[in-house]
Amino acid sequence: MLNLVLFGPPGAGKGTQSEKLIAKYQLVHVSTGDLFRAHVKGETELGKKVSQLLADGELVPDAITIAMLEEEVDKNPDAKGFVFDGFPRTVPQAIELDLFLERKGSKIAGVIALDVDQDELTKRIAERHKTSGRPDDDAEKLKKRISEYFDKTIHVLPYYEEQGKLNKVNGIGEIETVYNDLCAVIDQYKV
Ligand SMILES: Nc1ncnc2c1ncn2[C@@H]1O[C@H](COP(=O)(O)OP(=O)(O)O)[C@@H](O)[C@H]1O
Repeated sequence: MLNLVLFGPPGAGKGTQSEKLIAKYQLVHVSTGDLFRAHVKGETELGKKVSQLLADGELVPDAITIAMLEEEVDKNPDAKGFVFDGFPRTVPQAIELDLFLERKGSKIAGVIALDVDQDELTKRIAERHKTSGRPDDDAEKLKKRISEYFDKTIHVLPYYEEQGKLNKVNGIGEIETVYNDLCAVIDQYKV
């Protein structure tokens, strides 16, 4: 299995690049943000629990997020691998993901961090807000999401760096250029 983590702050382009990568490598895209939004839209029990947290730009508790992620992976027993997008966002999530994959005789092949500076992120999300319909894309909620990223999520990087699994790719530039850079890194995982 080829399991990848696409890592980066809000607005880094994880969703866009994940879609392209799953097509090329025939992987399954698991975006915890998309899954939570689908639960909110479908008004499921889980959706009701998390809708306020999402709207406020706060992280959902680890136990809930991990359970949902594992369920999604288990729904795809024939997958050639997964692109994890927006997960793990905390060190406990990263540890649980390793243990979960280990139980399946699998592992993370590599983690690619999309590098995008703060000014560019703010610009991109302001642009996206015009069409996304996402309540967490406005200026105040965005601030909260960025602070969650720097408080909690950034610590996931050294976790993977210690395992020798971390790669960085410049996330600024044409979508195709970023994509080609990602593919170059992923092709190294395959050999
Ligand atoms: N791994 C996670 N742990 C906790 N909360 C999460 C996780 N993934 C998504 N969420 C929730 O969903 C929201 C949107 O996530 P996502 O679509 O990945 O955001 P972005 O577009 O900012 O990368 C987050 O602000 C958070 O409330």
